[in-house]
Amino acid sequence: MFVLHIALQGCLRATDVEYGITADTGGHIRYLLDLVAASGRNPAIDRMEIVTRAFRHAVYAECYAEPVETIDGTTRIVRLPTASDAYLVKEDLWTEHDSLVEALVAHIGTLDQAPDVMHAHYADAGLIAARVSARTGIPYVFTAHSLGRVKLAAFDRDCAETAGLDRRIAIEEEAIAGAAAIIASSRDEAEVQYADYANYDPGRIRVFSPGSDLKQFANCHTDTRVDALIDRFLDDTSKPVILAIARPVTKKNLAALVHAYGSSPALQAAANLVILAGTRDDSATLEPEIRDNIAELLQLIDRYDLYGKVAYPKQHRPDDIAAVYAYARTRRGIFVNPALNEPFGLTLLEAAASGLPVVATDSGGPNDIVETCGNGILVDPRSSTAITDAILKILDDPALWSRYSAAGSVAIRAYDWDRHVQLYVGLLEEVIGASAPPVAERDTALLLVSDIDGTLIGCAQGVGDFAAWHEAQTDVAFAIATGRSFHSAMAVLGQHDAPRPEILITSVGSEIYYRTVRGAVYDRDTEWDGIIAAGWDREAVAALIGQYAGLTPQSPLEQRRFKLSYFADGDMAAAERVRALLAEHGHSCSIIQSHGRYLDVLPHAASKGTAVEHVRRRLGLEPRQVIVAGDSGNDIEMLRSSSHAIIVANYSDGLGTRADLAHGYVAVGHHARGVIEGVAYFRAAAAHGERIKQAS
Ligand SMILES: O=c1ccn([C@@H]2O[C@H](COP(=O)(O)OP(=O)(O)O[C@H]3O[C@H](CO)[C@@H](O)[C@H](O)[C@H]3O)[C@@H](O)[C@H]2O)c(=O)[nH]1
Ligand SMILES: O=P(O)(O)OC[C@H]1O[C@](O)(CO)[C@@H](O)[C@@H]1O
Repeated sequence: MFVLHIALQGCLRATDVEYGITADTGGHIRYLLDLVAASGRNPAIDRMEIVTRAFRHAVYAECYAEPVETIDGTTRIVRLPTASDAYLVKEDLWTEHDSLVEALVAHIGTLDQAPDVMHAHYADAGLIAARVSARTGIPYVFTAHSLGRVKLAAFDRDCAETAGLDRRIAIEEEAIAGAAAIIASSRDEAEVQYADYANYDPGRIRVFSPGSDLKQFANCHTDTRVDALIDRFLDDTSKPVILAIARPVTKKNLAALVHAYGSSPALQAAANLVILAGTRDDSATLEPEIRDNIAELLQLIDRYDLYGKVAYPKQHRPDDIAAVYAYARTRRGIFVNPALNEPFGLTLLEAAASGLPVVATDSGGPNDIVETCGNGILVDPRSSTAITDAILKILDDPALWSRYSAAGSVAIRAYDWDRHVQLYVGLLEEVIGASAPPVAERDTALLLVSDIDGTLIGCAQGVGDFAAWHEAQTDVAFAIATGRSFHSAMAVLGQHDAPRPEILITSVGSEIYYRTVRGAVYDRDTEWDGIIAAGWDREAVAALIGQYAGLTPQSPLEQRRFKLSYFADGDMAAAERVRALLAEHGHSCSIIQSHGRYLDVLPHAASKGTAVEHVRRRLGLEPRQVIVAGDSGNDIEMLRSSSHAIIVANYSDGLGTRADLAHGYVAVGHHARGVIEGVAYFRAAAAHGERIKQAS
């Protein structure tokens, strides 16, 4: 497979990347070079090009004007000339769109073989890919790395950083609209960061977490030369270290960390502060945003008189970074990322693998990383007190430090480029290849709809049996009906090696997705959206519950367009109370309380059962051709409304003895094995012409 990557901003080269030398030379380059290296290890990808822009600049190296840089036998960087040959900040790249499209179409025309697929990195590359794809027919996938709408929300005011974001958001919309698939780094990105785009379509986004060269960080050692770069600033070099590594741009909010440190005598007594914020030679030649941020850091150090306590080396090489983490770890330090928003956060993976506890912004990807690794504390980046308290909490508690330090090793297993590339190759193959027709166009004998947690999943061996069984069922369409969101469902199915369903009914029946022709992504059932939207006034319902019901909302990830989710904390009267409250104000909603703890409020017409019925009609199936399987409270309504209902042996909430589920088949087998058994039961019953007990 020949993959052509497009990445236009920053100073991109194969080795010795000067991270932070410009505002745009950062994580997307790290990500791309690591992805390309891992792709080269996968036999499915035998050729890669990274297309970028050629430019000349008095201060930056001459290599950025070189038309071709060979990385190895598989991969090369191609720098295309465009209308201007100057270095351009990403905010000005739009001026080159037309010439870039022409240059790329011409370049592809000169190749002995057309790329099979393009992979665009960041907004402008996405737009170029969309336009080149329209001209050449080559499909593309898109990775945003960072989104304009999220940046706009993070600043929440008009300022230099938000100027031009409207244009960027329009560019992103074009990139999103044309992409065969979108690759996101975290669930937060897939479900929260993209959510406000007009072309947002969760089914077209796949979450593949990046890796990092984590082994390098896991085994990191101090280095006397790197130690010296830091030590020369400090009075007491033995103290713990509060470490931050980030491009010196306003969004990274490094000044907030200096403010927190400068205004806390306790922090100053406990630790030194070390800030790596790019490399610079003469500050006067820096880009304005970088120059202003460096100047602000220096002013704050001066204002709080932090001399001897803060180190801010002006130069470092890319391969010094691991030794910097080691410097902090050997002093039982902490890594801090106070960004206003961090779309993902590769530094947090690096810190985790290095054994450094983290204190990180609660906005963006760190949610996923800290939840996965359990290696630190999330804070509101606008709260100096929150930052200070979290750092002191870890510094003052050696047992907590050791627990967080050890937990970071989870990152090495959880964030792995080789595994990423396995999923990535699967996606690209689906994007470029033809595969089975979608379920709607097939001759389907049976639709099997299974709940996930406790039904399909619960026993590893059972899932393995189910996967093998599913493989042989060519006339069975496999669907999921779950309370989880689309991306949460996809993640858990992936983690348990469950087969990928052809249909997903998610968020308790309020969203429906069908796998597409090529199988890479899913199409949302917008007809269903229209049906359940009738009479649903999300804002009004949320306001009423917020004001009168005394319920705590679940995390933003659990809130969907057609689902509001709360904690009911064992308050078994909560559902009735909310129903009465909403009815009093003229809202008729579907209210589902599960495990006593969770309470979901949905449009009146939305539920797992009504969604299954909608899918059945859409596929043109008879009721007898549908089998549903579940285990607990939130499956009751789906099981009740289908005459072919499987209740797995490990059921809860009294499902096996309920009068309204007496028509169901209570399996002897647990979890997925119970599902296989139940399907066999209903098939045998049909073969013998037995009448299935009618659903009540
Ligand atoms: O002075 C510096 C500053 C950064 N780095 C390195 O540069 C990378 C920075 O990556 P990241 O922390 O992810 O931040 P960004 O540069 O902002 O990268 C963007 O792209 C990344 C990849 O998609 C996402 O993880 C980020 O959230 C997104 O903002 C890391 O490897 C750092 O170690 C240095 O080597 N020296
Ligand atoms: O903060 P912003 O404007 O969203 O940009 C994020 C920047 O991060 C990067 O990923 C750094 O490499 C660039 O793509 C981009 O310039």
